[in-house]
Amino acid sequence: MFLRSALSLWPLARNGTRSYSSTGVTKLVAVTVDDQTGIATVNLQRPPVNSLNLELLTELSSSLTDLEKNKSRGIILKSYSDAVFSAGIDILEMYKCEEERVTLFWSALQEVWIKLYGHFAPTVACINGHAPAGGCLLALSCEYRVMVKEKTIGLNETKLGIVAPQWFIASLVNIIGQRQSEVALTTGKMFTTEEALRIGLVDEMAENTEDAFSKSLEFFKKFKNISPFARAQTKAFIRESTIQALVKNREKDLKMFINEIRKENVQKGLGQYLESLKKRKVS
Ligand SMILES: CCCC/C=C/CC(=O)SCCNC(=O)CCNC(=O)[C@H](O)C(C)(C)COP(=O)(O)OP(=O)(O)OC[C@H]1O[C@@H](n2cnc3c(N)ncnc32)[C@H](O)[C@@H]1OP(=O)(O)O
Repeated sequence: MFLRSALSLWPLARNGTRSYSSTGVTKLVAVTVDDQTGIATVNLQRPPVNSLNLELLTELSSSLTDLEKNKSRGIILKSYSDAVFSAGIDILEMYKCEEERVTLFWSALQEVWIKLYGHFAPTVACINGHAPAGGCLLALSCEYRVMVKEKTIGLNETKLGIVAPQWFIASLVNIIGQRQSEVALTTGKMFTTEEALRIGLVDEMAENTEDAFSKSLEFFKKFKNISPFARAQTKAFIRESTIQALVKNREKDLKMFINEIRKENVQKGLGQYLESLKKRKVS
């Protein structure tokens, strides 16, 4: 009953689902909530590659707040595109950037991670495309990962000459362990879906987006006979120390990020990386 009345706050979209956008207009993040199950699909839709800029992160952050307020039964995070889940941070947010903007940008990324990593309801990343760096971070923040075959995922920061922050690292270590993380991070390894499945970086492999989505839905059935409160509180206890490590150090983390990206060699590297992306194509 409570869920029904909470969900009645969502504007009706089409039969059985409710659509929501924080601004009233569907933009970079589209949320639909299934009326029967209460499960929300959060679709990232910033063409061409869902790179994470300030605007996308701000929308995602406010969508997560709304889902928390509306007591969603669960979240499936996916991409509008079958090619790329998210290309990670938009390099243009780090390359030749203004201090004011970069401060807002990094704070928004911190906020999204804190909200998604700590979301009370079950969360699934339906990884229906490549997920490098910040894209991988979003997937790592969820509780369960279903990934379409023949895609790639990983924290490749060292390949760009940058150092992944502690909370990126902790998100990976908590899933694949210290040894595997050290090797992956120091080499900037991008795993194929098959490799990621083998080391537990993803939980299931899917044939295509539709298959990944239906496997994502299956995950929620695991909690059919579990008290939502007991589930949520257990998740909070398990994740608390990882979240608090950032919450208590947000300012310091922001300063470290700004110092890191301002370095001359980092700016040069980012410029070259942008150029190389323009020349290269991955299918
Ligand atoms: C203390 C510092 C910590 C900072 C932490 C940083 C974490 C990060 O997230 S850094 C970003 C790392 N991201 C990457 O390395 C991914 C780079 N992109 C790719 O590998 C590929 O684009 C892809 C595999 C995701 C998709 O390949 P596909 O062939 O489908 O598309 P492309 O032709 O490569 O790209 C289309 C278009 O988009 C531009 N682009 C791609 N990624 C980014 C990006 N991260 N930021 C900005 N722009 C990006 C690419 O240049 C193409 O642009 P044009 O169409 O203009 O050529």
